[in-house]
Amino acid sequence: MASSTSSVSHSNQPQLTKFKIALCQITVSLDKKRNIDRARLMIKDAAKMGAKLVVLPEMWNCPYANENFPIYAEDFDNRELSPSFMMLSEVARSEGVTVVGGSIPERCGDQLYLYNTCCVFRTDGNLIAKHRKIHLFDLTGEVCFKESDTITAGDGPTVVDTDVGRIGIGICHDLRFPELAMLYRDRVYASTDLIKFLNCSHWAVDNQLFVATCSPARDSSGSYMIWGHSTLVGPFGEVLATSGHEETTIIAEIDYSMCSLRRENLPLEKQKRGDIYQFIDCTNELNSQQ
Ligand SMILES: O=C(O)CCC(=O)C(=O)O
Repeated sequence: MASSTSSVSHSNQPQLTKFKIALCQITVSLDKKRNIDRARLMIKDAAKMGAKLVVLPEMWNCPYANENFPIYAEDFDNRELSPSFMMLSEVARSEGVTVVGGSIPERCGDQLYLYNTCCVFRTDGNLIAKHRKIHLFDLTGEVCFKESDTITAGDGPTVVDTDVGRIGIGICHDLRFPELAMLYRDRVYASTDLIKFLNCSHWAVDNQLFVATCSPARDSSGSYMIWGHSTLVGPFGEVLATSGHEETTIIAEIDYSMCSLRRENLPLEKQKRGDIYQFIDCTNELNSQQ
């Protein structure tokens, strides 16, 4: 798939409206092969437990650090040299599950650019969407980190139609921005994550949708503390499932009829006042009244 951004693909399968989702909170080590083997096993186990949609975390094949990204990066156009990509495609097909493949560093052909990229695979193993992290994590203060030192930002949101419905994709810092959640309103919002924060509940309740966030297991030895606590939130802001910080797989149920019910009971789309959400400068009017 050439494009880095919005992608909608149509499957021939009837879409499921009630299904199990798995959030694989994997421990990421320095050993890339071990990470790939571990992710494969966790996806297979999740499928055995009945999951139809499996989500992996941000940078699951590579400890999250600028110096690692170029070393662990893969070129998806050169599949023999892309073991993480190939594993995800194979396991999606062998297990018949939709895989939101977390993210891995992507090297783009001969170019020097690296992206933080999430690949989505259909149940036949085909790649159906590729989301490149839009909002890079540049942070100063007590903790300093500059993702933009090595990673280039993607240039658009990603929405993909799968056997388990329409999914909007975000990668970690993407989740801070409400504009994305609003765009993904008619969908499940799946975010691969390093840090779980309250936004997922806000976006779920504000937009009446399911928000799933998947983090790696905590690693306090790394330069940047990973938080864990992968979570699924329902359209009423209810936490449907969450984890601690250790390696684990969360299995929970998504039922789209809950979105319809919430939207029927509380029709925010109809109630919102798009006509008035702007400041009007009344200075002249007030001055003339004095
Ligand atoms: O936005 C945050 O608080 C965390 C973001 C982050 O860790 C990331 O984007 O990798």
